[in-house]
Amino acid sequence: MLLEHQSSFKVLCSFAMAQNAILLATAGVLFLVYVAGQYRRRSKLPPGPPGLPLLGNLLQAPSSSPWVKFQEWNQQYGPLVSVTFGSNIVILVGDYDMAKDLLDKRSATYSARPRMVMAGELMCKDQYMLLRQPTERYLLHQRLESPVLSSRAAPSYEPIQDMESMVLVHNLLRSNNVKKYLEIYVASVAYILMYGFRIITNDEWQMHAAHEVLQNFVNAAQPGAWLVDTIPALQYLPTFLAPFKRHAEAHYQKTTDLHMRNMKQGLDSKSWNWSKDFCAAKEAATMSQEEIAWDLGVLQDAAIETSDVFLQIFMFACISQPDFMATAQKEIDGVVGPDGSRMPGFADMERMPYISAIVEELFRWRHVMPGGVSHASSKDDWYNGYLIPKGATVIPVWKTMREDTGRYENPAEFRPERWLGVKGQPNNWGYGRRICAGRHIAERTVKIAVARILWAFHVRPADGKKVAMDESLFAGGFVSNPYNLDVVFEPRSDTHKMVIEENFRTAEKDPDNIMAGVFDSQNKNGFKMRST
Ligand code: HEM
Repeated sequence: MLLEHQSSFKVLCSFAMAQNAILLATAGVLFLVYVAGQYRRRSKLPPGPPGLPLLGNLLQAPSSSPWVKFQEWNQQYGPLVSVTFGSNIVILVGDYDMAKDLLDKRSATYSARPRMVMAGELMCKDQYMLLRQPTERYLLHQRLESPVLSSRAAPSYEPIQDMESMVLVHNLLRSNNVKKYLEIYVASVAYILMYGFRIITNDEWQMHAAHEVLQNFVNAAQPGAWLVDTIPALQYLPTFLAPFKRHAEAHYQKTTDLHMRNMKQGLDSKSWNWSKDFCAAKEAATMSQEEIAWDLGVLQDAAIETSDVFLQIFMFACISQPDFMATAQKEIDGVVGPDGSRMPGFADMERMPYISAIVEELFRWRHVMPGGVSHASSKDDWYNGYLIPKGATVIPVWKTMREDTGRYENPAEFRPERWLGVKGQPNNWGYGRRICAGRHIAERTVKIAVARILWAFHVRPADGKKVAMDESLFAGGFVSNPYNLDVVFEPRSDTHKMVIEENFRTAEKDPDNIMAGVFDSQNKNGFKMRST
């Protein structure tokens, strides 16, 4: 009996073992098929540097100024390069036409953004427009924002940029603290539009709070800053095991508080502004107040940081390769008169092609985001025989494109003449459905400031020595500004000085009155606003 049991037990065991062996063998075969499949897919990717197992090229790309390495890879492997960072496949596009083919012409495939679990999903609860995935909700927010950002609306805001750029040159007459006054300039334009009030000292509580939350956000967005970006499932741990969730929540609350208080001030102000317009829009009907406030707050971030850095780069060009300034001043004097008795304004812009060429060359010489802005593919795609897999991050490497010696003679030289009578670059503002929503406004903000600074001053390096362009002088983050700007502003004549003082004294600086004028001009031009 015992023997009988033992033998049937043995049969059962050997049956179970055989079953396990079959299961194991099947799993092994499936794994091999998977690995082979992955290998075959990988072999169809664009070329790129060899990497380590599992880590890929992670250890080869620095998190600071990664565009330097990206450019090296483009130069070594060609305009289309693939690298892997952990499990993430990244395609580096270093050619204008290829970037246009993919990100503009196939925009439907490349409008997604790479996932940012900590910065985008947890800290901003998916409300950061730049990071939103292209869902119906994203399109609704785009429809909410686009009327006030459109090419039709942008000219109506010129009185704000006119007043604030005049205040900027007045400030620079008194102080060489150019970083402070550029920030005040661009911030004030944005705050008037969105909330109806000015930024005057940079010591306003809103500016302090905005700096704090932006810094926190930027830190979190650094690759590798938080483990949850590599292992998204960690977000489902209870908070006591995942303290990063507390940090994320605190950021969200602080940012929401700032945006809500700003929006309230906008709603309470006398004249029309974007807070009022957004809240009255039909698109806002299904949105919470917080959601609308976040849209405004993100627009304000997007507007200030970028335009500020753009103008800082302009200042850097002035002290690095100053020869262009004389040509610009000759053009300006030819339009407004050589005696300095009139400041250039928006009405003069069409007759100042060299000023436009300076703006274009700034975008080429040193883009605000030299490493480009990442898109992501939402399905497998084929381009020039290469596979760009679903979920890959696609980065237009602007540094590579803009320093292409096949296209630009001496790309290191700041030479606005390149753009006289020539069509500008195709992608200063990004691509396809994700193109910069504020470009019509931003272009005016930077152009009038460039024209007026050059009309008003000889801009010189403080120690009299030209500063050579060098990567180490620029910040290595997403938006890359020069660290130091030791600049001296020397008025071009006593008349220039007097005109700046006089314009400052007599200018209308009350934001309510200026916005009432904006409202009237929009009405006159048949532009339908959504609130009064
Ligand atoms: C010189 C100043 C500026 C520069 C260089 C700039 C550049 C850019 C770039 C390169 C992008 C990404 C495009 C892409 O992903 O392909 C972008 C996105 C964006 N910009 Fe700007 N920008 C500037 C000013 C502004 C201003 C003034 C506003 C608003 C008033 C604004 C609002 C936005 C928004 C909302 C997005 C996100 C679009 C989306 O993902 O759907 N920007 N900008």
